[in-house]
Parts: sequence; C-alpha cells; structure tokens
Amino acid sequence: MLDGLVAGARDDAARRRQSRSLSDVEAAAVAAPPALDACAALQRGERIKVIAEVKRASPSRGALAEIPDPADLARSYAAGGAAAVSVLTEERRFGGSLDDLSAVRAAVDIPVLRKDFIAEPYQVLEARAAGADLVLLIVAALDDATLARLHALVLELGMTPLVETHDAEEVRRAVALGASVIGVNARDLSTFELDRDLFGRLAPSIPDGTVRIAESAVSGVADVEHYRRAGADVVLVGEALVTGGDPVATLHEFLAVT
Ligand SMILES: O=C(O)c1ccccc1NCC(=O)[C@H](O)[C@H](O)COP(=O)(O)O
Repeated sequence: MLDGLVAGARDDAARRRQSRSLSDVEAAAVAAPPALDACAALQRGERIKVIAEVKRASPSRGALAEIPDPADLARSYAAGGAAAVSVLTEERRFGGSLDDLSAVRAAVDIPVLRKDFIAEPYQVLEARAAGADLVLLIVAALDDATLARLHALVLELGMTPLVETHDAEEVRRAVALGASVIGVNARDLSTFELDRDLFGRLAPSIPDGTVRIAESAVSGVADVEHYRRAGADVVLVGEALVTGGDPVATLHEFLAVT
C-alpha cells in the first residue's frame, strides 16, 4: 500500500512539474515568507498540544467529510487552540491538494504541515512555496540516503521535518538522523490496523528534548489521555475532528488533558 501511495504522489508531482519547472518552484520557495518555528510551537507544555488535520478522505475509511472550505476549517482549528494544522495534500486517495495548503496558510498564523508521501526534493520545494512550515517524512518510504537528503533540504528551507515512524528500527533511523520532531503513527500502512499502544512502546527510545507526536487513532478524549500518559507532547488528529461536529468544542475537550 505504501509503495503505491508513494508512486502515485511521485506521478502527481511529475505531472505538476510539466507546468511548473523545478527552477520556478525553487524560486517560489526561496521567495516565500519565512517559515514559522514549528518546533517551538510543538514543544512539551503543561497541557497536551494538538495538530488538527484537514482530512477529506482516506484509503482506510473512504470519504469522511466534504470540507468545501479548508481555510474556514483551519480557522476553527486555530480558534479552538490547535498548535498547528496538518493538510493532507495527496490527491488520489485523500482528496487533498496544494491549493488546500495555500488556502490554509493564508487563513491562520499557526504552523502548517504538508502531510503527503514525500519522496523527492521537488515536493519539499512545493511545500515551502505553498507556505508550509512542517513537512512529513515517512521513514518507511525512504532509504537512508534519500531520508537524509530530504531532511537536510527541509531544514535548509527553514522548515521543520516531522519524521514519522512505525517500529523500533524506524525510530533508530529517525534518531540517527538527528530529528527534533518524531511521530509514531498508530496506523499500520499495509493493513490499516490501529495500535494505540505502539506509541507507548516506542516513545522511550525517543531521546528527551525531541518533540514526541502520537499520530492517528484518537477517537475521543480517552485516547488523548492514553497517549499523554505514554509520554506524548502532541497528538495529531484527523477523523475525530472532521466527523465529530463542532471542532472547536472537540479541541477544547482534548486540550484540557494534562
Ligand atoms: O488515514 C489513512 O487511512 C491512511 C492510510 C495510509 C497512509 C496514511 C493514512 N493516513 C494519514 C495519517 O497519518 C492520518 O491522516 C493522521 O495521522 C490522522 O489520523 P486519524 O486521526 O486516525 O484520522
């Protein structure tokens, strides 16, 4: 499944490159207003922090929510106290786009994450050009050399890499890279099964001082409490916010967790 998602994202990037060359996107990335300090925004606090996701659909769940105006949803997330907004920009299975990212960037003054299947420098440059502050790098999708190259490029452009892991070996690779923000995704990318205890098993291997993010599988406040007890500084939440009624009220519930 992951290979297919990465291949699709690469094909889509190649198509966009037909109308926007590497040098054009590079110039736009350099000219974009500076990225916000996402690492500072996500540092451990007295209360848990939330990255709130703009998520229309997913391979595991199909269509989730219409979201005609991602900027409006992002404003609600910011009003509810989210520390950052995640925008799924993958087009085929998640129904997202870089236009969504640009619209969200223009609407909020908190950090914005490009959540996609990033495998090439062109996609990192696109992210910066669209105003992203954070870029997802999925360890399972990248060999060490590519991971290091993309990680360095994200930093060079002033953004923060969110390095996503699924097992102990991937955490080891993320730590070896010097990642300052590491996510553990509870969703198995092959079976889509959710394991809410995975974060707790892997978190002790993530060095102190690193921002530890528990990604996926929050369906209610009990899951946020569970992740916090296991050491999460931040939870990344999609489905529960886009399907749960008033996102501001849901965020207030989650953000009360100490
Ligand atoms: O959500 C999926 O089905 C999915 C499948 C394959 C790769 C990635 C996938 N999701 C991306 C994410 O990591 C989540 O959107 C994000 O962590 C929020 O998860 P949730 O709160 O469970 O919607």
